[in-house]
Amino acid sequence: MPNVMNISVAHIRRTLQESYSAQEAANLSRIVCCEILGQTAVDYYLGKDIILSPKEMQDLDGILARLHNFEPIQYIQGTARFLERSYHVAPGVLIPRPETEELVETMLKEIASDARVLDIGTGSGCIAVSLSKAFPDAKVTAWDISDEALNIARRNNDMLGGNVRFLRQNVLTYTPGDSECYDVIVSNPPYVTESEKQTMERNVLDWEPFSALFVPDNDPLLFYRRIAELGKTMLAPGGRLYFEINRAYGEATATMLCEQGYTNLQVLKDISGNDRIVIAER
Ligand SMILES: C[S@@+](CC[C@H](N)C(=O)[O-])C[C@H]1O[C@@H](n2cnc3c(N)ncnc32)[C@H](O)[C@@H]1O
Repeated sequence: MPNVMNISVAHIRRTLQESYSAQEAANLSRIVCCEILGQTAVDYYLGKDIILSPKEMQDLDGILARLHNFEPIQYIQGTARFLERSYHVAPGVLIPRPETEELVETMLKEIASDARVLDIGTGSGCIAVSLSKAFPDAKVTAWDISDEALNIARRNNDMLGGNVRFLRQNVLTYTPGDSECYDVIVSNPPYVTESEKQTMERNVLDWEPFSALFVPDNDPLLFYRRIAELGKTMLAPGGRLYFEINRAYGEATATMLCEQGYTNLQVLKDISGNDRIVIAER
């Protein structure tokens, strides 16, 4: 074979260790070798060399340069896994997180299969599409303020065969119509406070959309309060709110919802033991 080059797994891992911890470099090199370059898992763990054409070598250099620039691997691959499905992602949209999978798993156990559901701040569409796929009789509507996110969410819905209606809406300024009624409103809105920026990794801060992440320090419950207000007219009696929250604000979110007249409050912890999900009934 003319002009082929041998590249070792150890070389890729060593290169990545210039920018990442040993553990992160190992994870990333496995993804690069197995998922991008097509090496089998057995060959990867045996440390076998990968044979690349000059073009493939050039592509690999490009990928490693992007990783050194802390671009998330999901943006490089163009996909992220969420509850066993692959979603298209790009820098205009938040990469779905495992905590959000826990939120959807909770909902899958609790909501009626023909529920009218509104997902506020749908991003990649991961929550809305998962619910629509699990419950074909549900009527799922999803809002986002970002056209870029909505385009990606629509593409995911089409690609995965969901049946979600997507609308561009700003939840902070939205005025509900008389006939609008949902059984469930779910939201994973922006909830990271500005002061938490200092604790965040570069792959999030430099790459993921600020409008998907941050709320002002002086109003961390901004989105939850607004959605709760809307819920008082848009939720059917007995209808439920499902929120993913900043772990620091479980009690504050529950108190705010109580003050707004919601009942049966639950604050659930995620797999790491942090307050992460709040559920309330109208
Ligand atoms: C934390 S992301 C969640 C994305 C997705 N639901 C998920 O769980 O991966 C928050 C989303 O809310 C959207 N958003 C921000 N401000 C909004 C607003 N005022 N009205 C509607 N959506 C908004 C962002 O564009 C972003 O897609």
